[in-house]
Amino acid sequence: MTSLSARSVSVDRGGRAIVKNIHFELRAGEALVALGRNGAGKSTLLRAIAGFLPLSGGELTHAGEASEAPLPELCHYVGHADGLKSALTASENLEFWARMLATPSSGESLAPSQALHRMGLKRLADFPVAYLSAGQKRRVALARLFVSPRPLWILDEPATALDVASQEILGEAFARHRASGGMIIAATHAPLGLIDAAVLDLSATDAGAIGNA
Ligand SMILES: Nc1ncnc2c1ncn2[C@@H]1O[C@H](COP(=O)(O)OP(=O)(O)OP(=O)(O)O)[C@@H](O)[C@H]1O
Repeated sequence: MTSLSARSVSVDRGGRAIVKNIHFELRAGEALVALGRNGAGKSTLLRAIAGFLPLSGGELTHAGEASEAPLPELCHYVGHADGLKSALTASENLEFWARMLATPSSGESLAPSQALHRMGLKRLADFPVAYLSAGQKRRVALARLFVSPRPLWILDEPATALDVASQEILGEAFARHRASGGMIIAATHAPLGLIDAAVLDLSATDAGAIGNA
C-alpha cells in the first residue's frame, strides 16, 4: 500500500455523530497522530479505519501493492485492550497472532521468538501472560506488529504503561517500519517520538484539522 486517503469521513456511535467530516492523506513512510481531549473521537476514528466500525459518511481509499485487499487486511490494530489470552504464554500468544495475521504483503516478518526478543521479552517468552506486568503485557501486544508484515499500523495509545527503554524500542520500530515504506496512524495524549508526523486534532472542530506536528 502506498497511500491512504480519507475523504469526509464520519462515524456515528450510539446514534450520535462522533467523528465528523475528517480528511487526510497518508503516503508510504508517513505518520499521522490523532490528538484531542478525552472523548474527542480518536479511538472511534482508529477503529473505523481498522474496519471495526462502519463509516456513516465519506470514504477511505488505498492504493499500491495489495490495493485489491480490503483495508483491514492491510492493517495492524493495537487498541487499548491488549488482546492477549492470559492462560497462554507470551510465545503462544504470538504464535496465535502470526497465524491469525498471516498476509500476502511483502516485508519483514519475524518468528514469534524473535519478535519477543525485539521487545526485550526473550526471558519471559514461556511465562503465562497472566503473570506479566501491565507494561510487559503491552510489549507482548506490540510484538504482534513484527510477526506479520502489514503496511499500516493503527495504534491507540501504544506507549501506555511502557517504561523508557520500551518506548525507545517502539520508537526504533516506528522508524524501521516507516523507512521500509510503512505507514502509522496513532492516537496519543503523550509524545510518541513521531516528531515529523502530521497532526489531526479532533478536539476543536467538526472537521478534523490537519497540520504539522
Ligand atoms: N460503544 C459506544 N456507544 C456509544 N458511544 C460511544 C461508544 N464508545 C464510545 N462512545 C462515545 O464516543 C465518544 C468518543 O469516544 P472515543 O473513545 O473515540 O474518544 P477518545 O478521543 O479516544 O477518548 P480518550 O482520549 O478518552 O481515549 C465519547 O463521547 C464516547 O462516550
